[in-house]
Amino acid sequence: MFSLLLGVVALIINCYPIPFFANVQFILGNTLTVISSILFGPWYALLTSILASTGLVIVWDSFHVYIIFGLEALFLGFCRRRDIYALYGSVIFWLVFGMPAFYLLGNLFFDLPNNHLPFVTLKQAINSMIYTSIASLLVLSIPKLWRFKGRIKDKQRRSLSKQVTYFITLMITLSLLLSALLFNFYFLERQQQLVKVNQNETVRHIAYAGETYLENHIKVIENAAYLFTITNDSPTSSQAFLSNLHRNYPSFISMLMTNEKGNFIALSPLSKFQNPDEFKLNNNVKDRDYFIESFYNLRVYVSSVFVGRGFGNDAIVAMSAPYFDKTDHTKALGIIEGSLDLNYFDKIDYDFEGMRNQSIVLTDEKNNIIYASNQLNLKVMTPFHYALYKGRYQTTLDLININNTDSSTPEYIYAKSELSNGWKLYIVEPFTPLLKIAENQMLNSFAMLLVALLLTFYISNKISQLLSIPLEMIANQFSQLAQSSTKHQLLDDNAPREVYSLYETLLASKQQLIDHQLELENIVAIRTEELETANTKLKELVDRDPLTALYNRRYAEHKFIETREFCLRSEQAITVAVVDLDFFKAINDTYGHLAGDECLRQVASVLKQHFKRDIDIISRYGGEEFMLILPMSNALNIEHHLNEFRLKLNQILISIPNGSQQLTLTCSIGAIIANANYHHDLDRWIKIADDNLYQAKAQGRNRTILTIISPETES
Ligand SMILES: Nc1nc2c(ncn2[C@@H]2O[C@H](COP(=O)(O)OP(=O)(O)OP(=O)(O)O)[C@@H](O)[C@H]2O)c(=O)[nH]1
Repeated sequence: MFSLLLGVVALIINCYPIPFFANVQFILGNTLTVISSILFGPWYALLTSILASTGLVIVWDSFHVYIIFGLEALFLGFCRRRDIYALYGSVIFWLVFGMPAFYLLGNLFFDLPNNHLPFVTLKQAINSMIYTSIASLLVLSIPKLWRFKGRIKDKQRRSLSKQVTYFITLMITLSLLLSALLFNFYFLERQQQLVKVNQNETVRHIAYAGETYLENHIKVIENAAYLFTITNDSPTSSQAFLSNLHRNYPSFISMLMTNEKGNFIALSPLSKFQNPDEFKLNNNVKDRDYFIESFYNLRVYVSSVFVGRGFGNDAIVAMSAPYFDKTDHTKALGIIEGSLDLNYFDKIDYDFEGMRNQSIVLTDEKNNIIYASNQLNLKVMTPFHYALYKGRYQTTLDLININNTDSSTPEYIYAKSELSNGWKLYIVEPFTPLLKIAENQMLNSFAMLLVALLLTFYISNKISQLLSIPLEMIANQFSQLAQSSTKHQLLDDNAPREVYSLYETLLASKQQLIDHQLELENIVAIRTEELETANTKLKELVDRDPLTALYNRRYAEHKFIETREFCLRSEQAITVAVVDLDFFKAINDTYGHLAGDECLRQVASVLKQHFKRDIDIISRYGGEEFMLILPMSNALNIEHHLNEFRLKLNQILISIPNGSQQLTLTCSIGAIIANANYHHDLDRWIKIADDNLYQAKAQGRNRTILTIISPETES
């Protein structure tokens, strides 16, 4: 939808191309086609381009624009999809496809001189650079455009270096192109002004020279008639007078004098006549305009231009004046006539023709050509046909076509002046050389521009690297959090101050970060250690009985599995014994619970002293009951060992807390010794030990009853 809108605006803009010089125009509507290709890719760009080209078709009336600009839009759109910047895409397009295609189409369809076509083609490429640069700059500088919904996203994030290079290249391209165009425009304006001034001066000078030439010669005839009037002695002196006069004024092709009847009395040059006397007798001019006008109307007469008879095919004018009786200046006696050679203009023409490439056309009051420079190939005394040029070429000069009045290409620049006698003088010079100057001028400046652009690209790339390389190095270095090596090796002196200060700041932050990290690691290590200690303590607390600090029943049961596994491997025997204090209730009742507790602690202490192997598991089984798990026991002496404990306990005197009495304790022990493979379930072992304990109690207490389970018994 947006590309459609862009297309409509482009159509309107393209209806008004910017005139530059001659048939060179610049179009800006295609800027929107490029924007469409950058934002939405090839197909939308094609849509915009079709609309934009329609604007051009309206103005230029040539349908080829659909092909050229359509292809351009597609190409730029596909470049966009491959992350190629529009300006680079445009340069590639015009070099590879655009210019050859434009030239080909131009050759086939354009109404242009062939030698002008390369220039128009190049102009089109330059035009494209301009609108592509404008479009790219617009997209870059109007955030609303590059945030446009649905626009094509870059496939890869572009590097800073590429972005900066492109931005600078764009700006320089645009400013160079515009300044080159402006420079050329003003240069051409000046050039046209010079041509105009020069032509106007020339036409004025030649018109003045022509008028003077005519007036001088009229004066010559007038003066000669007067002189002859006052000096006329005899009819025979007239020939000498005329020959003398003609010698002094050779611009007259021929001169003659007549009497009152129109008969010749003198002729010049006599060399032209084989028999002058006979000619004089046989010829008469009384019917000629110049005789009638001068003799009868008594005035100086200048004829229209005509081609002289008998004196070649040159255009001439006849100038005549009457001469009078010496004593009566109202009585005409005859006329003096001179036929003025108009080839005089040829001499003037010759003087400046080589220098200025200018030609002259002189017409009489009836628009017949009196004189035309040779290179124009125009016939003297034929009507001067020409058409004022009203075609499309943009120029401040006045243009005419002489050879092909219907051509859309102008032929000549001209200036015109009218002489006082109604003659018209035209100065014409071909238009093509001026066009050539314009072309050369533009070609030269664009060649320079191309060099400047390449340099710009190179320099902007270097400039952007000045920023991007150190930044990239910094990024690389800081990507690893390890302690940095030496900062001075990383950035050289060319790195910009801002980047260097950023680097130093980052370096300081990184150091702080590392210090902080070390500090944290230390704290964590300490905390972990404390936690581990606390954990161990907690575990101890969980596994132990708080009163006696012996293992508790849960721990003993759990440890039994592990112990049994171990003994299984070496086929060792395990003793499980339950130790129960005798008449403990009575102690509690008699001496109090604190005394009972003290007794329990003392029992635990004796147990630990007596069963002192690391592998022995001594636990408080409940109340005043203790359970012993004694791995790797020997069936031969375990009963003795248990009894030893029983006797040792009995020998201990336990002091009552806060009391002066001391008491002794006895205990009963029920036990079982069996090979580890006897049973995996501890309860089975305890059951037998408990049964034995029960019997020991029943048999009077303070004794040990042991069951030895041998492999035979088991089976
Ligand atoms: N002070 C103290 N007494 C306890 C503790 N645990 C259990 N007892 C007491 O131990 C006594 C055990 O009594 P009985 O089971 O009757 O056994 P006995 O009095 O020792 O008699 P026999 O075992 O038959 O010799 C009970 O009165 C319990 O209250 C303890 O942690 N501290």
